[in-house]
Amino acid sequence: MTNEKIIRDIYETLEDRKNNPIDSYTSNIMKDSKKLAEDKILEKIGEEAAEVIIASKNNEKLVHESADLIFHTLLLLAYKEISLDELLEEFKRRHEL
Ligand SMILES: N=c1c2ncn([C@@H]3O[C@H](COP(=O)(O)OP(=O)(O)OP(=O)(O)O)[C@@H](O)[C@H]3O)c2ncn1[C@@H]1O[C@H](COP(=O)(O)O)[C@@H](O)[C@H]1O
Repeated sequence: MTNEKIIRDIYETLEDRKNNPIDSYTSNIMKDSKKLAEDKILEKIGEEAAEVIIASKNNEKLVHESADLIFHTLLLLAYKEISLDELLEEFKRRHEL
């Protein structure tokens, strides 16, 4: 798989994990009652953001922690049933300004 396609492939997996739950990390975090699932994802985003800050200040594991933060943000968007194209369109609109 090319680097360009990986985000789309992961996003499709997240949508599938929500719509066809299995026993996995992402299905389980999205499975609880709606409010609780959202709160759990938001809590992870808060943790991962703090880990990015620490990684940057310490100059270690910044790529790893950034991937965790971006991944959990994508997980939130997939959970909220926002399409990946909507996110990409937002970036495109800003880039074309
Ligand atoms: N990219 C990821 C991904 N990144 C992080 N994580 C999980 O998110 C959690 C992060 O929590 P923590 O930071 O607390 O993890 P940790 O292991 O304590 O600490 P770190 O070393 O990660 O900082 C871990 O359980 C990771 O396994 C991910 N889980 C899944 N994916 C993708 O999501 C897809 C679906 O995943 P499953 O639901 O597991 O099939 C997979 O195919 C992957 O592509």
